[in-house]
Amino acid sequence: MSDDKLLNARQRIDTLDEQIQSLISERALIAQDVARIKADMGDGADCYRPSREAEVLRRVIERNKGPLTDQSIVRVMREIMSACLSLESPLEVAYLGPEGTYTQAAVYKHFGNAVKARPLAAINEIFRDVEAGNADYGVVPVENSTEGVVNYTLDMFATSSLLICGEVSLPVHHHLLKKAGDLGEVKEIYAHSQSFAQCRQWLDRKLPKAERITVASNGEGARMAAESDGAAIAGKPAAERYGLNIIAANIEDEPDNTTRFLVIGRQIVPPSGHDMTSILLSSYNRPGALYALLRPFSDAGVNLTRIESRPSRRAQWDYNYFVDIEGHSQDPVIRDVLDGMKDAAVFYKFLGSYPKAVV
Ligand SMILES: C=C(O[C@@H]1C=C(C(=O)O)C=C[C@H]1O)C(=O)O
Repeated sequence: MSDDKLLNARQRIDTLDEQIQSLISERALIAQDVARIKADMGDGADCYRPSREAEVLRRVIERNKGPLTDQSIVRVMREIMSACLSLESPLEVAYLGPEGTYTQAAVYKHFGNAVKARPLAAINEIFRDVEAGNADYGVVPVENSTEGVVNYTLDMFATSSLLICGEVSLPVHHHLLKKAGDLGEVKEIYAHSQSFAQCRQWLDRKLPKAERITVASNGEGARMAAESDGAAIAGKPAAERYGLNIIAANIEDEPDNTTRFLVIGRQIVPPSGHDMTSILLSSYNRPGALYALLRPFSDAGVNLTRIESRPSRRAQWDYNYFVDIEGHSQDPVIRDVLDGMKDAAVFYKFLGSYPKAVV
C-alpha cells in the first residue's frame, strides 16, 4: 500500500519536472529573444541587467508561500537566470582569489554558477582588470559587520573610473580547517587579518598559544594548510577545494557575522525600485562644513545609511567621506540634492546607484 503511495507521489513529481523543464526551456528561448532585441537597439554590450534581475528576484520572494525558504527559492531562480544569460553572453567576473575565498562565494551568490569567475591576487588588480575590459564585472569586499570597513576597497574608488553596479550580502561562517588531527595539535594558523579579527575571542580562548600567521586571503591560507601541518580559518568551499577537514565549525565571535561585497563595472544601472547610491565627498576643514554639506539629505528626507572617512592623500588631515544613501540618483529629489552637493563640496565623485541586495 505504501509502495503504491510512493509510486504515485513519484509520478506526480515526474509530471511536474517535465512541466518545469519545458517552461525553463521556453524561458531561455525568450531570454535569447531579449538579447537579440537589445542587440538591435545597439545596446548589446549590456545583456546583463542588474535592476531587472533584482526586480525578478524580489517578485519571487513576494510570491513565495513556502515550504522553501526565500533564500532557497531565490537560489533556484538565480541559477535559471544565470543559465539563460550565459546562452548569449557568458559574463566574466574577476574576484579576490584564490579559489575558495568568501568573495568567490559572493560571485556565485550574485551571478549564479554559469558565470566565468576569474580569481585575481589583489583588490587593485580586480579594478584594473575591469577597467581594461578584460572582465565584465568585478566583486570586492567592502565591509564586515564585526570588523568594519575594508579600507583598501574604499581607497580604490577615489581614483577608479568604475561604478558600483550591485551589492552582495553574505553571511560569513569561519571554520578551522586542517589536513588531519585535532585542535590540540594546532601550532600555526593561517588566515586573512579580517578573519583573525572576526574570530579573536574564540582563538584567545581555545588556541592562545598557536601562532597566527597573516596571509593575503583565506583561500591562500587554506592552500598553505593543505601543504603543511598548520590550520587555516576559511569557509566550507575552501575546505572542499583544498581537501581539508573542518576541525572546529563556526568559530566567528558574532553569529550574525556578515560581509558586504560590491559589484564593480562600467554600466550605469537604472532604478529597480529599491536602490542605494554611493558618493565620495570632501568638505572644507572649518566648523560646520561637513554638517552643511550633508544637511540637504536630511532636509529632503533622504536616508543616509553610512558614512566612512578616509585620509584623502591630497593633504595631511584632509579626509574623503564615503556616503551611502537610500534611493537612486535618477530620482528627482536625490538628483537635486546631488547636483547641489557637486557645487558645495571641495571634491565630489558619484560612485553609482545600484539595487539593494535582494537576499
Ligand atoms: C532577459 C533579460 O536579460 C538578462 C536575463 C534576465 C533573466 O533571465 O531574467 C534578466 C536580466 C538580464 O540580466 C532581460 O533584460 O529581461
